Amino acid sequence: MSNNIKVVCRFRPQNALEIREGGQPIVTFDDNGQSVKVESKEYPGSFTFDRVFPWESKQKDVFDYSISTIVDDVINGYNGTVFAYGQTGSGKTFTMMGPSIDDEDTKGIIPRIVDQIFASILASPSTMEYTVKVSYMEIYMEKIRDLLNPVNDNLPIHEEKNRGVYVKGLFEVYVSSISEIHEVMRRGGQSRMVAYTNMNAESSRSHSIFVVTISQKNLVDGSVKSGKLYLVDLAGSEKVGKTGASGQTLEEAKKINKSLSALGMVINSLTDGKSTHIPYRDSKLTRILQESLGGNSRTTLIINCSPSSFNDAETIGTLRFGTRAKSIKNKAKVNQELSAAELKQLLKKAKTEALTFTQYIAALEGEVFVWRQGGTVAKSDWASMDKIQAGDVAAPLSSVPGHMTQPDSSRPPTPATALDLDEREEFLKRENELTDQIAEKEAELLAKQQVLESMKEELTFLKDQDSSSAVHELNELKLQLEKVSYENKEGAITVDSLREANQELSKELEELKKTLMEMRLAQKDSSEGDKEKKKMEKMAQMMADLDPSGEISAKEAQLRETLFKFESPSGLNAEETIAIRKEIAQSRSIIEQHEQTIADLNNENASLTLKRDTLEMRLQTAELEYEELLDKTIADEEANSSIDVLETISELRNKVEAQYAAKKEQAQQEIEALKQELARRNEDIQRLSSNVTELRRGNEELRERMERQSNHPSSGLWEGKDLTERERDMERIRKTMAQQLADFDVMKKALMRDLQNRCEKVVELEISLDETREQYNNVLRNSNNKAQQKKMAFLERNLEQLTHVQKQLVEQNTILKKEVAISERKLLARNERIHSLEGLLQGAQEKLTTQNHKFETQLQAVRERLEQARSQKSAANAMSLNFGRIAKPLRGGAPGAENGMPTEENYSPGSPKGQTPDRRTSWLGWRNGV
Ligand SMILES: Nc1ncnc2c1ncn2[C@@H]1O[C@H](COP(=O)(O)OP(=O)(O)OP(=O)(O)O)[C@@H](O)[C@H]1O
Repeated sequence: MSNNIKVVCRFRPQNALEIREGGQPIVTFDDNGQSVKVESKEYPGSFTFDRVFPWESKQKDVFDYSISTIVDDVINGYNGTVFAYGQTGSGKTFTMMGPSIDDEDTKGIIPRIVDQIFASILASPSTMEYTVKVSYMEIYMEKIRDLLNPVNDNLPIHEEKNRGVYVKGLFEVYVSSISEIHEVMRRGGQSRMVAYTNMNAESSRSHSIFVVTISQKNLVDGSVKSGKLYLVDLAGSEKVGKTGASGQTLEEAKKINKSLSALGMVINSLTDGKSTHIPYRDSKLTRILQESLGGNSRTTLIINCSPSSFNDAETIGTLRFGTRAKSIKNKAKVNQELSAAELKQLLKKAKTEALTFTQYIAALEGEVFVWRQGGTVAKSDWASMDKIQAGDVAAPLSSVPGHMTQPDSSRPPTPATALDLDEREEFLKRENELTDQIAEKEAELLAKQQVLESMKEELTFLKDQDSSSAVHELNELKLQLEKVSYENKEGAITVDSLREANQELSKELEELKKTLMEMRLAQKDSSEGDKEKKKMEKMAQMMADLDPSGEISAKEAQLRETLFKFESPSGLNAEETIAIRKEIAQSRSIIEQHEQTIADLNNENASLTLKRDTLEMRLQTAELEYEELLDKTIADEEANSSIDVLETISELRNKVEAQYAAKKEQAQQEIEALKQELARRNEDIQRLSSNVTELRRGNEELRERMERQSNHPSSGLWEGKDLTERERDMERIRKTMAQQLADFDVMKKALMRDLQNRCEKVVELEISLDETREQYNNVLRNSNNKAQQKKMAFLERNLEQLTHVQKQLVEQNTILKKEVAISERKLLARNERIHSLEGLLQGAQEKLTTQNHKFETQLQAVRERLEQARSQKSAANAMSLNFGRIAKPLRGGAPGAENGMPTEENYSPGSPKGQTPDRRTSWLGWRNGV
């Protein structure tokens, strides 16, 4: 039984954009609830649908009128489709899903359908067993993406005789409650592709299809029915320009519009009354909705419109689309598998029919035979189906003479129209199936060819690139090598010129040395006099330092005076003489002390002399070293090239400077030590002087006493002695004292000499140091001779530049060598890659050939089978085997495991694999599995 598609129209209120843009509502509704008038200047018109819902309509109203009957149909084994069409933002998603699937007032059609399905299942008798499974997909950019398993984003469409059109590999989830189905909807909704356009910030650029399959089994008679419900939310139908889409969104829009225009074409072909071909295959959308449009489905189309003048063109377009779709006729039938009893019944009926037909044929043949023989048959005896059905069978043919049992070709046609239709349908389906397979194979082949092409291209490119880049690289390397060798030559020339300059420089240095030597000699001579003068001055200075107040000299004079006085004695008494003796003894002890001090001083002097000797030796060694170093420098200067000369000179300078500094420091330290020593000596001498002062005072007193005694000659030292004896004693004392003084004098002189010597040495040392300094400065001055300096600087610069250039060249050489090695390695690697690619290509070609071969064989087999079927059909026609055939209904349920049959993932642990789960299974198991 055919039925038209139900088309309902729903308007939404004006949205903020439309109001902002100054849009006005331009639609008015008829009271009958079926018509709408659009009062647009450009697009005026009235449209009538099964129902028109103004913007204030409730979700429940839309559902109750348009959808609830479809749910009953699906539960009764029909296929059903509800799809929403309209421009972006017109309210398609609002209508299908609603703003919230849990809100009683605002939830859309799909949640209400779910509610009703479960309510109906619960209300049905307990002898009925149901399974509900859902799948959710979207078509985006002409690719089918599984919203419940989004990794599958390009699923193929298949068609099988027993299953009809289906998406291969689409995940199907068994659900047993409303909450489970809601969970699936939420998950799928999250995966939906949403892209921004300025029409609607959350505009969906894809077509979404939610599929609910309900299978039911009558546990009493074993009959099975299944219904499939497609709930489709189409992408916006507006023109690309209006959405402001560009770039990738433009591509999207084109593909989305391709699907929608294919939908329009399908609707046109179905409704124009003359098209023989319906272009379902032009898009994925129309292919999936093949059964919904002009096929086995109860279909409702909801067209969603804006009431605003801002969108009048789109609204008119939508309304026209709805009007066209209204006249599509579907042939919905129950998808049922008959039980054994029902099948037996049908068989029995078919057999009876077959018998009736056989009898009718026989009757007709008998009649024809009579007519052919020229006889006549009374009208009342003419064969008719009614008579045969009534059991009033005409005379058997055997009673007719000359009866031929073979059917005559001229007999009237048998009523085989119904069977032909069935067969046609079957063959069409088979053809579709095969076409699908061919398309799939072709797609595979195309993909492989593309891979092959790309590999070939890559290979060619790599070959070209390799060869061209290798040649290029080699050329570059050659150029660089040439450049390097040229630069090397240049460098060699420069080095030669540098060597020449160096030789010149060496000569000049030689001359300079000579001049230096001469200057030194001259300086030595001229400085001899100065030196003596300096020496004397220094000596004087040092002596002045040693006896700053001239005290020692004064003391000496006094002592001498006393001695003189002592040497010419007057008459002394015995006491005085004893006292004098005592004094003399004291003086002796003092002199002994002084002697000791002098001995100490001598010791110190000896150690100082030792030190001085060491110092002198070191000075000599340093001088020798300096000489050697100078000789060596000269020799090196002569021997070495310019680079070495400069380096050696600078090194030499550094060395000489360092040595000079070290020597100077050492000498200064020693001078310092000597000065300290001298200071100590000074202290000692002062101590000595004070002793001498005391001695003088003692002598003074002694003299006074002696003077007193000379006034009183009876008393004194010489009392009781004769004059000769006294004189002898005096003489002895005088001699002893004179001797002591002479000793002291000698000692003092020796000490002074020693000191003088030391001072001289120190002075010499200082002078030698000054000389060394001067010599060094001379060397420096000479080497810093202006012209020389200039030349040296120039040469140094040259040398520096050359060294730099040489360094660069060496570096470049190294880099080039490295690059050459890398290039070689790259070349080798590329060659290997080319070889492997060639191998791969060959492998791929071989595989492709094998696959092509296989495919050809399969195609051949299919063709043969088709041919066989056709020939069987024609044979059957020829043999006029007119037995009744039963058209097999499409089974909605029990798909293969790979097509959504329960798998380990979508089964609960208790449910055996391969069996249909009961109502309590699956979503939780699937959820856990996923
Ligand atoms: N009948 C209605 N009553 C109130 N608001 C509505 C109605 N229809 C749609 N809307 C509001 O209009 C806006 C756009 O609606 P919706 O998203 O359903 O449009 P759409 O046609 O699905 O757009 P798209 O093609 O981009 O998916 C939403 O904010 C929605 O709430």
